[in-house]
Amino acid sequence: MMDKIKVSILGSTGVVGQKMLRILENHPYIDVVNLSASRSKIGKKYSESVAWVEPGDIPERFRDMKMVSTDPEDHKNVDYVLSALPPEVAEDIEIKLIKNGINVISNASPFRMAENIPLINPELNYQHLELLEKMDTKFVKNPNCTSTIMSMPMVEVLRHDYKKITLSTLQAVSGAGFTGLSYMSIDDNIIPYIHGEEEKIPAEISKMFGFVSNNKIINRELNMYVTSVRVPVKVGHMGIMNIEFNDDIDIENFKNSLRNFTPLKKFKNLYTAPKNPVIIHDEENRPQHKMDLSNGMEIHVGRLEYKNKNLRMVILGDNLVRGAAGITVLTLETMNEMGVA
Ligand SMILES: N[C@@H](CC=O)C(=O)O
Repeated sequence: MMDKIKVSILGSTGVVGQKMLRILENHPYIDVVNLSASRSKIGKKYSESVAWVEPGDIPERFRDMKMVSTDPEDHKNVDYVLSALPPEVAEDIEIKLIKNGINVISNASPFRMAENIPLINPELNYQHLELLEKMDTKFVKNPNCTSTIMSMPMVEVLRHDYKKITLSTLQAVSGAGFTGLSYMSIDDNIIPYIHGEEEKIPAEISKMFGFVSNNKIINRELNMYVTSVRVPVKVGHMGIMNIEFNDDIDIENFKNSLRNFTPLKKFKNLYTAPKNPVIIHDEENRPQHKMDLSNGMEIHVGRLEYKNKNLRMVILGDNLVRGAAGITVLTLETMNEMGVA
């Protein structure tokens, strides 16, 4: 039996932190040994520190765990820190951990675009994890939730010669975090702007589809334009993507390639990897939040329509699971399988 990978969860009381605990509750080889959040919670039991919003009860084994600080001394006993910290505090805390030799996989935005730090959506670019072989202390980033979800079907788009990609995203309230948006501002309303999102999405996707050269990632140039709005659903980011191709494509081949896209199949112990990361729907009323988010790691794609070298598709994914907590865990599992953890 292999030794378990010991982890700390930073930001464990937020929506993403709670989701990580749900995913790791019965994980066969990742063991959560420390929980931390803001200073005011140090020494308290987890159950007294959290405003629990995740469906179901707080997992029994975490209820009485005593909260620790984010300081490196409190994380010397783990193999990895998984960070679900808010961006305002993540930068300083994560750098301090790295400087003290503590490996970090982080969901927070600072350093996502650094050329020597892998930005991983495992099915798309697990190969970038080779950069870790040269790092004494490992530092890995997850993309923003929307970049993670929308990039998945782009794997097939980018195999063709295209002129322009236009994406409109309809993003759930949970993407703004537990205290991000008041009920009064989003109830019966759509907010036509999400700060920073429209720049982040194409930039991060261009990094994910980049290549490694001389220990850094060279981004792939993209001609992509994004509009992002906040809509009143709790979970699930939807995107409407239009692609103008230079040459004709075969739409049935396009769909089949996505259906058969299973690049992680060769790794046997990926507990959180879905069998098929992209699910293609032919029904005109799919994908839908109410029908398609039960396995949070899959990306659902429907309404594919191809005419005159133009393709339209509607994309849906769970922003908290695939977009944040689940991708962090899948990245660690993949690193472990590749022998770079
Ligand atoms: N920036 C996203 C959250 C995902 O990382 C959002 O605001 O929905």
